[in-house]
Amino acid sequence: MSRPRPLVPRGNSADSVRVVGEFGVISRVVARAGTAAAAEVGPGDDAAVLRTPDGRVVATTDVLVEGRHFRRDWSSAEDIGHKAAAANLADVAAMGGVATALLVGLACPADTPTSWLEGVAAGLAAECAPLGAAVVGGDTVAAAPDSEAVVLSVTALGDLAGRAPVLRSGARPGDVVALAGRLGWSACGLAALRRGFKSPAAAVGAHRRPHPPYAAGPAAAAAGATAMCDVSDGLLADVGHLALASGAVFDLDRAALVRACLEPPGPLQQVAAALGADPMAWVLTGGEDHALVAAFPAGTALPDGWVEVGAVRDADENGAVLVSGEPAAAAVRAVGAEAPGHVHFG
Ligand SMILES: Nc1ncnc2c1ncn2[C@@H]1O[C@H](COP(=O)(O)OP(=O)(O)OP(=O)(O)O)[C@@H](O)[C@H]1O
Ligand SMILES: Cc1ncc(C[n+]2csc(CCOP(=O)(O)O)c2C)c(N)n1
Ligand SMILES: [Mg+2]
Repeated sequence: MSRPRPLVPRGNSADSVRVVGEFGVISRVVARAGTAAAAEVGPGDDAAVLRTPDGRVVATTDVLVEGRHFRRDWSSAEDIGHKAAAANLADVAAMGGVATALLVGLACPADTPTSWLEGVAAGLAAECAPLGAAVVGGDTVAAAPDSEAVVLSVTALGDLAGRAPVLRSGARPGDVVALAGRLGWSACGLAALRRGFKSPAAAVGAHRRPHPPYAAGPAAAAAGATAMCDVSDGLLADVGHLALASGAVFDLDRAALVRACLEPPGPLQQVAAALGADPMAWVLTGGEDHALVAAFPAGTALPDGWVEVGAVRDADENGAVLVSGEPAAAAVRAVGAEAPGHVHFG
Protein backbone atom coordinates (compact mmCIF):
# COMPACT_ATOMS: atom_id res chain seq x y z
CA MET A 1 0.00 0.00 0.00
CA SER A 2 1.34 3.45 -0.83
CA ARG A 3 1.89 5.55 2.27
CA PRO A 4 -0.54 8.42 2.61
CA ARG A 5 1.29 11.65 1.94
CA PRO A 6 1.61 13.54 5.24
CA LEU A 7 -0.74 16.32 4.67
CA VAL A 8 -0.33 18.48 7.54
CA PRO A 9 2.87 20.39 7.93
CA ARG A 10 5.52 18.24 9.61
CA GLY A 11 8.12 19.73 11.92
CA ASN A 12 7.76 22.09 14.79
CA SER A 13 5.11 24.54 13.69
CA ALA A 14 4.05 26.89 16.49
CA ASP A 15 0.67 25.20 16.44
CA SER A 16 1.88 21.60 16.81
CA VAL A 17 0.84 19.31 19.63
CA ARG A 18 4.53 19.17 20.65
CA VAL A 19 4.54 22.92 21.24
CA VAL A 20 1.03 23.40 22.57
CA GLY A 21 1.25 20.35 24.88
CA GLU A 22 -1.34 17.82 25.95
CA PHE A 23 -3.34 20.22 28.09
CA GLY A 24 -3.22 22.99 25.53
CA VAL A 25 -4.66 20.56 22.98
CA ILE A 26 -7.30 19.30 25.37
CA SER A 27 -8.56 22.77 26.25
CA ARG A 28 -8.79 23.74 22.57
CA VAL A 29 -10.54 20.53 21.60
CA VAL A 30 -12.95 20.60 24.55
CA ALA A 31 -13.92 24.15 23.63
CA ARG A 32 -15.39 22.69 20.43
CA ALA A 33 -17.10 19.66 21.96
CA GLY A 34 -20.63 21.04 22.27
CA THR A 35 -22.99 19.98 25.05
CA ALA A 36 -24.65 16.61 25.52
CA ALA A 37 -28.24 16.93 26.74
CA ALA A 38 -27.72 13.83 28.91
CA ALA A 39 -24.51 15.07 30.58
CA GLU A 40 -24.64 16.00 34.24
CA VAL A 41 -20.83 16.37 34.16
CA GLY A 42 -19.11 16.92 30.81
CA PRO A 43 -15.45 16.98 29.83
CA GLY A 44 -12.83 18.32 32.25
CA ASP A 45 -13.16 16.12 35.31
CA ASP A 46 -11.83 12.60 35.87
CA ALA A 47 -14.88 11.18 34.12
CA ALA A 48 -18.17 12.39 32.69
CA VAL A 49 -21.49 11.64 34.38
CA LEU A 50 -24.52 10.98 32.18
CA ARG A 51 -28.21 10.65 32.89
CA THR A 52 -29.66 7.38 31.55
CA PRO A 53 -33.40 7.93 31.21
CA ASP A 54 -33.99 4.32 30.11
CA GLY A 55 -31.82 2.70 32.77
CA ARG A 56 -29.96 0.71 30.09
CA VAL A 57 -27.01 2.07 28.07
CA VAL A 58 -26.23 1.22 24.45
CA ALA A 59 -22.42 1.16 24.08
CA THR A 60 -20.26 0.74 20.98
CA THR A 61 -16.72 1.55 19.80
CA ASP A 62 -15.12 2.08 16.39
CA VAL A 63 -11.44 2.68 15.73
CA LEU A 64 -10.30 4.74 12.73
CA VAL A 65 -6.68 4.41 11.63
CA GLU A 66 -5.11 6.93 9.25
CA GLY A 67 -4.29 5.26 5.94
CA ARG A 68 -6.87 2.51 6.57
CA HIS A 69 -10.08 4.40 7.38
CA PHE A 70 -9.22 7.91 6.21
CA ARG A 71 -6.51 9.88 4.51
CA ARG A 72 -5.69 13.44 5.42
CA ASP A 73 -5.20 14.30 1.76
CA TRP A 74 -8.69 12.98 0.87
CA SER A 75 -10.66 14.33 3.80
CA SER A 76 -10.54 17.49 5.88
CA ALA A 77 -10.21 17.33 9.65
CA GLU A 78 -13.91 18.23 9.92
CA ASP A 79 -14.82 15.42 7.48
CA ILE A 80 -12.88 12.91 9.59
CA GLY A 81 -14.68 14.06 12.74
CA HIS A 82 -18.06 13.70 11.01
CA LYS A 83 -17.14 10.24 9.74
CA ALA A 84 -15.79 8.96 13.07
CA ALA A 85 -18.96 10.13 14.82
CA ALA A 86 -21.26 8.74 12.12
CA ALA A 87 -19.73 5.25 12.23
CA ASN A 88 -20.57 5.08 15.94
CA LEU A 89 -23.89 6.92 15.95
CA ALA A 90 -25.12 4.52 13.24
CA ASP A 91 -24.29 1.50 15.43
CA VAL A 92 -26.41 2.99 18.23
CA ALA A 93 -29.26 3.59 15.75
CA ALA A 94 -28.89 0.00 14.49
CA MET A 95 -29.78 -1.22 17.99
CA GLY A 96 -32.86 1.03 17.99
CA GLY A 97 -31.22 3.61 20.22
CA VAL A 98 -30.54 7.33 20.17
CA ALA A 99 -26.96 8.37 20.88
CA THR A 100 -26.38 10.49 23.96
CA ALA A 101 -22.60 10.93 24.16
CA LEU A 102 -19.24 10.12 22.61
CA LEU A 103 -15.86 9.41 24.21
CA VAL A 104 -12.81 9.95 21.99
CA GLY A 105 -9.42 8.28 22.27
CA LEU A 106 -6.82 10.02 20.13
CA ALA A 107 -3.23 9.04 19.34
CA CYS A 108 -1.37 11.51 17.13
CA PRO A 109 2.19 12.34 16.08
CA ALA A 110 3.74 15.26 17.98
CA ASP A 111 3.88 17.42 14.84
CA THR A 112 0.11 17.27 14.29
CA PRO A 113 -1.22 20.82 14.18
CA THR A 114 -3.60 21.56 17.02
CA SER A 115 -5.83 23.34 14.51
CA TRP A 116 -6.26 20.01 12.69
CA LEU A 117 -7.39 18.37 15.95
CA GLU A 118 -9.77 21.27 16.56
CA GLY A 119 -11.22 20.56 13.12
CA VAL A 120 -11.80 16.92 14.05
CA ALA A 121 -13.48 18.04 17.28
CA ALA A 122 -15.71 20.44 15.34
CA GLY A 123 -16.72 17.65 12.93
CA LEU A 124 -17.52 15.28 15.79
CA ALA A 125 -19.62 17.95 17.49
CA ALA A 126 -21.49 18.91 14.32
CA GLU A 127 -22.41 15.29 13.53
CA CYS A 128 -23.67 14.71 17.11
CA ALA A 129 -25.50 17.99 17.63
CA PRO A 130 -28.78 17.13 15.81
CA LEU A 131 -29.16 14.13 18.13
CA GLY A 132 -28.52 16.17 21.28
CA ALA A 133 -25.26 14.24 21.80
CA ALA A 134 -21.71 15.54 22.19
CA VAL A 135 -18.21 14.46 23.11
CA VAL A 136 -18.15 14.20 26.91
CA GLY A 137 -14.60 12.98 27.37
CA GLY A 138 -11.61 11.24 25.89
CA ASP A 139 -7.87 10.77 26.03
CA THR A 140 -5.03 12.32 24.02
CA VAL A 141 -1.72 10.47 23.66
CA ALA A 142 1.36 10.50 21.45
CA ALA A 143 1.37 8.07 18.51
CA ALA A 144 3.78 5.14 18.61
CA PRO A 145 7.44 6.21 18.10
CA ASP A 146 8.12 6.76 14.37
CA SER A 147 4.43 6.39 13.53
CA GLU A 148 2.92 9.13 11.38
CA ALA A 149 -0.59 7.74 11.72
CA VAL A 150 -3.37 9.36 13.67
CA VAL A 151 -5.63 6.83 15.40
CA LEU A 152 -9.09 7.81 16.59
CA SER A 153 -11.06 5.48 18.84
CA VAL A 154 -14.62 6.66 19.35
CA THR A 155 -17.08 5.18 21.82
CA ALA A 156 -20.76 6.07 21.57
CA LEU A 157 -23.32 5.68 24.32
CA GLY A 158 -27.03 5.73 23.69
CA ASP A 159 -30.50 5.38 25.12
CA LEU A 160 -33.32 3.01 24.11
CA ALA A 161 -36.19 5.15 25.48
CA GLY A 162 -38.05 2.08 26.70
CA ARG A 163 -37.81 0.14 23.43
CA ALA A 164 -36.43 -3.40 23.22
CA PRO A 165 -33.01 -3.41 21.53
CA VAL A 166 -33.13 -4.82 17.99
CA LEU A 167 -30.58 -7.63 17.83
CA ARG A 168 -29.10 -9.29 14.77
CA SER A 169 -30.61 -12.61 15.77
CA GLY A 170 -34.38 -12.10 15.70
CA ALA A 171 -35.30 -12.43 12.00
CA ARG A 172 -37.75 -15.22 11.16
CA PRO A 173 -38.77 -16.86 7.86
CA GLY A 174 -41.61 -14.86 6.34
CA ASP A 175 -40.23 -11.49 7.54
CA VAL A 176 -39.67 -8.78 4.96
CA VAL A 177 -36.17 -7.29 4.57
CA ALA A 178 -36.05 -3.50 4.35
CA LEU A 179 -33.45 -0.81 3.82
CA ALA A 180 -33.16 2.76 5.07
CA GLY A 181 -30.49 5.08 3.71
CA ARG A 182 -28.09 4.98 0.81
CA LEU A 183 -25.80 2.21 -0.43
CA GLY A 184 -22.83 2.42 -2.75
CA TRP A 185 -22.19 6.15 -2.51
CA SER A 186 -19.18 6.00 -0.19
CA ALA A 187 -17.57 3.18 -2.18
CA CYS A 188 -18.18 5.13 -5.38
CA GLY A 189 -16.55 8.22 -3.87
CA LEU A 190 -13.64 6.11 -2.64
CA ALA A 191 -13.17 4.64 -6.13
CA ALA A 192 -13.06 8.17 -7.57
CA LEU A 193 -10.56 9.37 -4.93
CA ARG A 194 -8.36 6.33 -5.54
CA ARG A 195 -8.16 7.30 -9.22
CA GLY A 196 -7.15 10.82 -8.23
CA PHE A 197 -10.53 12.49 -8.87
CA LYS A 198 -12.18 14.87 -6.42
CA SER A 199 -15.58 14.64 -8.11
CA PRO A 200 -18.46 14.03 -8.51
CA ALA A 201 -18.94 16.06 -5.35
CA ALA A 202 -21.99 14.06 -4.22
CA ALA A 203 -20.11 10.74 -4.23
CA VAL A 204 -16.80 12.02 -2.88
CA GLY A 205 -18.75 13.98 -0.27
CA ALA A 206 -20.63 10.82 0.74
CA HIS A 207 -17.32 9.06 1.29
CA ARG A 208 -16.00 11.93 3.37
CA ARG A 209 -19.18 12.43 5.39
CA PRO A 210 -21.70 9.57 5.38
CA HIS A 211 -25.33 10.42 6.15
CA PRO A 212 -26.70 7.51 8.18
CA PRO A 213 -30.48 7.55 8.60
CA TYR A 214 -30.26 7.88 12.38
CA ALA A 215 -34.00 8.30 13.02
CA ALA A 216 -34.82 5.16 11.03
CA GLY A 217 -33.26 2.93 13.72
CA PRO A 218 -35.51 3.89 16.65
CA ALA A 219 -38.46 4.04 14.22
CA ALA A 220 -37.76 0.45 13.11
CA ALA A 221 -37.53 -0.67 16.73
CA ALA A 222 -40.85 1.00 17.52
CA ALA A 223 -42.44 -0.69 14.46
CA GLY A 224 -41.36 -4.15 15.67
CA ALA A 225 -38.21 -4.83 13.61
CA THR A 226 -37.00 -8.36 14.41
CA ALA A 227 -33.33 -7.86 13.42
CA MET A 228 -31.23 -4.91 12.31
CA CYS A 229 -27.67 -3.77 11.61
CA ASP A 230 -25.93 -0.90 9.88
CA VAL A 231 -24.06 -1.47 6.62
CA SER A 232 -20.47 -0.58 7.48
CA ASP A 233 -18.60 -3.25 5.48
CA GLY A 234 -20.95 -3.97 2.55
CA LEU A 235 -24.59 -5.04 2.17
CA LEU A 236 -23.90 -8.70 1.41
CA ALA A 237 -21.35 -9.00 4.21
CA ASP A 238 -23.49 -7.24 6.81
CA VAL A 239 -26.73 -9.00 5.83
CA GLY A 240 -24.63 -12.15 6.22
CA HIS A 241 -24.28 -11.25 9.91
CA LEU A 242 -28.08 -10.98 10.25
CA ALA A 243 -28.60 -14.28 8.43
CA LEU A 244 -26.01 -16.11 10.51
CA ALA A 245 -27.23 -14.71 13.83
CA SER A 246 -30.88 -15.40 12.93
CA GLY A 247 -30.25 -18.83 11.43
CA ALA A 248 -32.24 -17.86 8.33
CA VAL A 249 -31.74 -17.04 4.66
CA PHE A 250 -31.95 -13.40 3.59
CA ASP A 251 -33.07 -13.27 -0.06
CA LEU A 252 -32.46 -9.78 -1.45
CA ASP A 253 -34.47 -8.70 -4.48
CA ARG A 254 -32.09 -7.34 -7.10
CA ALA A 255 -34.78 -5.28 -8.87
CA ALA A 256 -35.87 -3.71 -5.58
CA LEU A 257 -32.25 -2.82 -4.79
CA VAL A 258 -31.82 -1.28 -8.23
CA ARG A 259 -34.99 0.79 -7.70
CA ALA A 260 -33.92 1.82 -4.19
CA CYS A 261 -30.26 2.54 -4.92
CA LEU A 262 -29.67 3.17 -8.63
CA GLU A 263 -32.75 5.04 -9.79
CA PRO A 264 -32.85 7.64 -11.09
CA PRO A 265 -29.33 7.31 -12.58
CA GLY A 266 -26.79 9.68 -11.03
CA PRO A 267 -23.20 9.85 -9.83
CA LEU A 268 -22.88 6.09 -9.31
CA GLN A 269 -23.58 5.39 -12.98
CA GLN A 270 -21.42 8.34 -14.03
CA VAL A 271 -18.36 7.15 -12.08
CA ALA A 272 -18.98 3.49 -13.00
CA ALA A 273 -19.04 4.40 -16.69
CA ALA A 274 -15.79 6.38 -16.37
CA LEU A 275 -14.04 3.55 -14.50
CA GLY A 276 -15.53 0.62 -16.43
CA ALA A 277 -17.17 -0.63 -13.23
CA ASP A 278 -20.62 -1.98 -12.38
CA PRO A 279 -22.41 0.39 -9.96
CA MET A 280 -24.25 -2.62 -8.52
CA ALA A 281 -20.89 -3.76 -7.11
CA TRP A 282 -20.86 -0.67 -4.87
CA VAL A 283 -24.50 -1.21 -3.86
CA LEU A 284 -23.97 -4.87 -2.95
CA THR A 285 -20.48 -4.76 -1.44
CA GLY A 286 -19.54 -1.12 -0.71
CA GLY A 287 -19.23 -0.09 2.93
CA GLU A 288 -19.30 3.07 5.02
CA ASP A 289 -22.63 4.59 3.99
CA HIS A 290 -24.09 3.22 7.23
CA ALA A 291 -27.51 2.52 5.77
CA LEU A 292 -29.68 0.40 8.06
CA VAL A 293 -30.99 -3.00 7.00
CA ALA A 294 -33.67 -4.73 9.03
CA ALA A 295 -36.23 -7.52 9.05
CA PHE A 296 -39.87 -6.80 9.91
CA PRO A 297 -42.78 -9.20 10.40
CA ALA A 298 -44.77 -9.53 7.13
CA GLY A 299 -47.55 -6.98 6.96
CA THR A 300 -45.73 -4.38 9.08
CA ALA A 301 -46.39 -0.84 7.85
CA LEU A 302 -42.77 0.17 7.22
CA PRO A 303 -41.81 3.43 8.96
CA ASP A 304 -40.79 6.51 6.95
CA GLY A 305 -37.57 6.05 5.04
CA TRP A 306 -37.74 2.24 4.88
CA VAL A 307 -38.21 0.34 1.59
CA GLU A 308 -38.71 -3.37 1.11
CA VAL A 309 -35.75 -5.06 -0.59
CA GLY A 310 -36.20 -8.76 0.12
CA ALA A 311 -37.55 -11.55 2.26
CA VAL A 312 -36.35 -13.86 5.00
CA ARG A 313 -36.64 -17.55 4.18
CA ASP A 314 -35.97 -20.85 5.89
CA ALA A 315 -32.32 -21.84 5.97
CA ASP A 316 -31.46 -24.01 2.96
CA GLU A 317 -28.39 -25.39 1.27
CA ASN A 318 -27.89 -22.35 -0.97
CA GLY A 319 -26.32 -20.30 1.78
CA ALA A 320 -27.31 -17.52 4.08
CA VAL A 321 -27.60 -14.58 1.66
CA LEU A 322 -29.16 -14.74 -1.78
CA VAL A 323 -29.66 -12.09 -4.44
CA SER A 324 -32.90 -12.94 -6.26
CA GLY A 325 -32.37 -16.60 -5.41
CA GLU A 326 -28.71 -16.67 -6.45
CA PRO A 327 -26.01 -17.31 -3.80
CA ALA A 328 -24.26 -14.11 -2.68
CA ALA A 329 -20.88 -15.44 -3.86
CA ALA A 330 -22.22 -15.70 -7.42
CA ALA A 331 -23.68 -12.18 -7.19
CA VAL A 332 -20.29 -10.90 -6.00
CA ARG A 333 -18.56 -12.48 -9.02
CA ALA A 334 -21.24 -11.25 -11.42
CA VAL A 335 -20.67 -7.60 -10.47
CA GLY A 336 -16.89 -7.97 -10.62
CA ALA A 337 -16.38 -7.42 -6.89
CA GLU A 338 -13.72 -9.18 -4.87
CA ALA A 339 -15.69 -9.95 -1.71
CA PRO A 340 -19.14 -9.38 -0.18
CA GLY A 341 -17.69 -6.50 1.83
CA HIS A 342 -14.57 -4.73 3.01
CA VAL A 343 -11.64 -7.07 3.74
CA HIS A 344 -10.16 -5.77 6.99
CA PHE A 345 -6.87 -7.60 7.11
CA GLY A 346 -6.29 -7.86 3.38
N1 LIG B 1 -11.58 -6.51 20.30
C1 LIG B 1 -12.87 -6.75 20.63
N2 LIG B 1 -13.21 -7.06 21.89
C2 LIG B 1 -14.51 -7.29 22.20
N3 LIG B 1 -15.52 -7.24 21.34
C3 LIG B 1 -15.25 -6.94 20.08
C4 LIG B 1 -13.91 -6.66 19.65
N4 LIG B 1 -13.94 -6.38 18.33
C5 LIG B 1 -15.24 -6.47 17.96
N5 LIG B 1 -16.04 -6.80 18.99
C6 LIG B 1 -17.48 -7.00 18.97
O1 LIG B 1 -17.82 -7.87 17.89
C7 LIG B 1 -19.06 -7.48 17.28
C8 LIG B 1 -18.85 -7.28 15.77
O2 LIG B 1 -17.88 -6.25 15.60
P1 LIG B 1 -17.81 -5.37 14.28
O3 LIG B 1 -16.70 -4.39 14.46
O4 LIG B 1 -17.80 -6.27 13.11
O5 LIG B 1 -19.18 -4.57 14.39
P2 LIG B 1 -20.04 -3.97 13.22
O6 LIG B 1 -21.17 -3.23 13.84
O7 LIG B 1 -20.36 -5.07 12.27
O8 LIG B 1 -19.05 -3.03 12.46
P3 LIG B 1 -19.01 -1.44 12.56
O9 LIG B 1 -18.55 -1.18 13.96
O10 LIG B 1 -18.02 -1.06 11.51
O11 LIG B 1 -20.41 -0.95 12.33
C9 LIG B 1 -19.51 -6.22 18.00
O12 LIG B 1 -20.46 -6.58 18.97
C10 LIG B 1 -18.23 -5.72 18.67
O13 LIG B 1 -18.50 -5.00 19.86
C1 LIG C 1 -7.89 5.33 3.06
C2 LIG C 1 -9.07 4.44 2.99
N1 LIG C 1 -8.98 3.26 2.37
C3 LIG C 1 -10.04 2.42 2.35
C4 LIG C 1 -11.22 2.77 2.93
C5 LIG C 1 -12.40 1.84 2.87
N2 LIG C 1 -12.74 1.21 4.16
C6 LIG C 1 -11.94 1.25 5.23
S1 LIG C 1 -12.63 0.47 6.56
C7 LIG C 1 -14.02 0.05 5.68
C8 LIG C 1 -15.15 -0.75 6.26
C9 LIG C 1 -15.51 -0.42 7.67
O1 LIG C 1 -14.42 -0.68 8.51
P1 LIG C 1 -14.55 -1.03 10.05
O2 LIG C 1 -15.35 -2.31 10.12
O3 LIG C 1 -13.13 -1.18 10.51
O4 LIG C 1 -15.28 0.09 10.72
C10 LIG C 1 -13.92 0.52 4.38
C11 LIG C 1 -14.95 0.33 3.33
C12 LIG C 1 -11.27 4.02 3.57
N3 LIG C 1 -12.37 4.44 4.21
N4 LIG C 1 -10.19 4.83 3.59
MG1 LIG D 1 -22.52 -1.95 12.90
